[in-house]
Amino acid sequence: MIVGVPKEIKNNENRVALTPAGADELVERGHTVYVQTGAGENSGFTDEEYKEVGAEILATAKEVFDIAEMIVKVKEPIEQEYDLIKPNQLVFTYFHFASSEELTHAMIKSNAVCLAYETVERPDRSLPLLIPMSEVAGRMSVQQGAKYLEKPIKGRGILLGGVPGVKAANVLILGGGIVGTHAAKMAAGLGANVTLMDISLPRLRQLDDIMPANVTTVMSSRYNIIQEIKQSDLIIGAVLIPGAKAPKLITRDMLKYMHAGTVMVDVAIDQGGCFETSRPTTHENPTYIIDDVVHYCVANMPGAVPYTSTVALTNATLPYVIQLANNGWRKACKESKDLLLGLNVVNGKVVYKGVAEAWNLPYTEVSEVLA
Ligand SMILES: NC(=O)C1=CN([C@@H]2O[C@H](COP(=O)(O)OP(=O)(O)OC[C@H]3O[C@@H](n4cnc5c(N)ncnc54)[C@H](O)[C@@H]3O)[C@@H](O)[C@H]2O)C=CC1
Ligand SMILES: CC(=O)C(=O)O
Ligand SMILES: [Mg+2]
Repeated sequence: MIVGVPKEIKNNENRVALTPAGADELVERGHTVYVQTGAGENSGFTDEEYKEVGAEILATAKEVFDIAEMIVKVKEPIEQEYDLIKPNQLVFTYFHFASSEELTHAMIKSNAVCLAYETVERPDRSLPLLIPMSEVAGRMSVQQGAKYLEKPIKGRGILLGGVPGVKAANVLILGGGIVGTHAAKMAAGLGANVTLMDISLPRLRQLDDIMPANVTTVMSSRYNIIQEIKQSDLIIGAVLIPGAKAPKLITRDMLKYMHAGTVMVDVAIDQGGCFETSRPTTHENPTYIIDDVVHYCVANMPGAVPYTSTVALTNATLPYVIQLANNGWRKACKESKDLLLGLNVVNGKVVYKGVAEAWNLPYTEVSEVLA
């Protein structure tokens, strides 16, 4: 198969979808790999390194999209890329359709095959292509939160761990999945008082077992959230209903309960955000303030630490990229239930229920497009 890797163009998106090691694995199996010049540069990979393993370098994104049967990307296509995508082309990347009606319609119109990293799912219901980036974003959310709590950038002016004789900060984490677990470990390690909320009691039991003593687990409910936010310094939004819009757990009217300078990091922003007042921001301009509460809502947090994120992401995606390249998407999806669940929009049809529901669009059973 002809595989194309364009350079990412989202704001401060420094990751690349395939490393030279990944290109090597594909070439070794007889596939042709085209990489846009400079695509790996910000992750530390030169054009020369791709060439050494037999990949070919192309000058522009258009050339890559024109020639490739499968495009492997990191972030969802953005407007300049919509028209580059061809009918029947397989596009394997994060899409997060439930957070963008415009993207959903653009991909329906493209007639391409959109296989979304974030909904590829293992039989145990884990999300293998989201996990590595959730690990990164979870850890980063505490770093970012700590930074924006500083007074000169409008935070409360509190150190997460306090110092001897002074209380540590209170950190509230909504959602005890991958992002939430990694955020809790980091915040606890810095010495903060951490409250971790989830709606799953089995999950809370498990977390209670593995977390250090300065992490308390609490059932997530509107009432409990209101009690907590009155004393929170940093709030991290980390909930997920796979493929669907995130539930709004903190509404606009709840901001009045918070201290001025509280920081809210909405990691779930890529699924629309779990705070009513969240709107996507960029690494260039990551925060804004509403009612004295600092909001950080960057939708591609891992893009800022590409040396870690590119390798973590491609470790997880490569086995699936190989299956798709070896077998084509239809056969690969028939043989792998994991990949089948990644199909979101195929040849103009929405085949993922959460996406159809998010935008009130007709839903087509995925079996219909596999035939
Ligand atoms: N902004 C960014 O750069 C990035 C964003 N993400 C996003 O972070 C979000 C979380 O991802 P993961 O941790 O991997 O998901 P996960 O599926 O591992 O965890 C989500 C957790 O939320 C819980 N939950 C659902 N509804 C809840 C509620 N009402 N209250 C409390 N908990 C609730 C679930 O029980 C589950 O434990 C996703 O939207 C993901 O796309 C992930 C990586 C990067
Ligand atoms: C998960 C995601 O949206 C990201 O890594 O950018
Ligand atoms: Mg207030």
